[in-house]
Amino acid sequence: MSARRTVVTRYATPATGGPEDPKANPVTTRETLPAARRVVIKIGSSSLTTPTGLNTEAIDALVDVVADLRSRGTQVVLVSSGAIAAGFPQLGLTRRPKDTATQQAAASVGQGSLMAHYSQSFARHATTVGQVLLTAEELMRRGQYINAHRSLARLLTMDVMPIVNENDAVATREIRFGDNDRLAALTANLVKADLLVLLSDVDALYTGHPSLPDSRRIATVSSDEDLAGVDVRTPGSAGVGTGGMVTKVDAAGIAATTGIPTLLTSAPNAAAAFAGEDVGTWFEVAGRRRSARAAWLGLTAEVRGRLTIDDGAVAGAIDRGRSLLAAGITDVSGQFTAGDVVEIADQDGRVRARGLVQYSASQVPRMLGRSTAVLKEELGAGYDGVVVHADDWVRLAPSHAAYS
Ligand SMILES: Nc1ncnc2c1ncn2[C@@H]1O[C@H](COP(=O)(O)OP(=O)(O)O)[C@@H](O)[C@H]1O
Ligand SMILES: N[C@@H](CCC(=O)OP(=O)(O)O)C(=O)O
Repeated sequence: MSARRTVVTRYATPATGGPEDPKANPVTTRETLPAARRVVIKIGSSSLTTPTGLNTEAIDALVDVVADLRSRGTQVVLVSSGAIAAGFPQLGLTRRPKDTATQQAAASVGQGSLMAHYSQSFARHATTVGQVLLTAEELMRRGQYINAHRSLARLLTMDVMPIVNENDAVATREIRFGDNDRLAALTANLVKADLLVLLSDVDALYTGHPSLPDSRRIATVSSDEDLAGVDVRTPGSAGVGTGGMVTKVDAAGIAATTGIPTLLTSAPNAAAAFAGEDVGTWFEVAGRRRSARAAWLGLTAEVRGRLTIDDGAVAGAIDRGRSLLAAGITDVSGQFTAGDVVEIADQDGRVRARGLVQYSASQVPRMLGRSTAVLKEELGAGYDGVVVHADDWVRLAPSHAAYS
């Protein structure tokens, strides 16, 4: 496993939800976890497979826990890894192959076996399963994001059990999520879940690798300080998982910024976790629940360009939540059309916000530094609008160092 980390951006826009808000998340502590109305559960390859293929006993045990939750009225979306590892034995492989094409082949073989077993296992509970394979691209473009949302929402209203994975058979290195922990966090936001549960082969986050004698379980993570000095970089499960602990901590960070708490524990602990027992690691939310659109803009959207703004625009627009006018823009780069997402940077190059731009990359350069009145006079009525409307941008705070 590489020591790569996902950059987690925090953003600050008017949030929805709060203690007095009916849309507020009922899950605020480990004890309130049984109140979750909608949960995204992610399970890793190491918990679902053995060197000889699928671990059908483990899958059945997970399915029983999910079925129990569903029978109590909790909606569940399962994000299941395991396609690539499940394909190994059938292709004569013992470790995750390095090249993309062989991984794609393994996933193509393994995803079918995985779903076949889920289908059979959920049938014991008279439950129909639906497969949803996503690529990063799908969640980056607004239209496709809404499509994915619509599909999952429909499955849930039809009482089908959605099982999500990355579309590994076609995803290339450039357009991959790369790890299902992040996919699970983004899915939790996509379906507005109350809770994200990450099930791994380890029962909690530890202060160091769990095999080390002085490593201690971390019961709760309330802020970045709780992660200072925590070593998450030592690789995990022999060649099957991809993320390790780094991506789990990052995923919990993403969920936290969208107002969704995360519980990290092992698959055998799942039932105890859903009963609100003191197992695993509980990651508290970093703020109030955000609108899904704001979270999409801040975390998922594909950025097509950059607008650099002067200090007056930082103070007048970004700091005060106002629309961005051409007069405050000093530079523009990238290839974008009206409606694309651009980042908004200050004179020091710090990205301060992300928003939907109202003009294309060929139009904005002609507008730079000009007042609305001058734009209207020189370029015509179509050029007197705001460049990024106040409703269409989210503020970003500096990336947080979630771990050492
Ligand atoms: N600080 C830590 N606390 C717990 N586990 C850690 C830590 N650092 C590294 N790990 C490793 O991360 C592994 C979990 O990651 P991974 O094998 O990718 O799981 P999954 O397949 O569930 O995604 C653990 O089994 C453990 O070996
Ligand atoms: N999508 C891939 C799994 C990627 C992944 O993140 O694996 P893991 O670290 O085991 O959760 C698969 O199904 O094999």
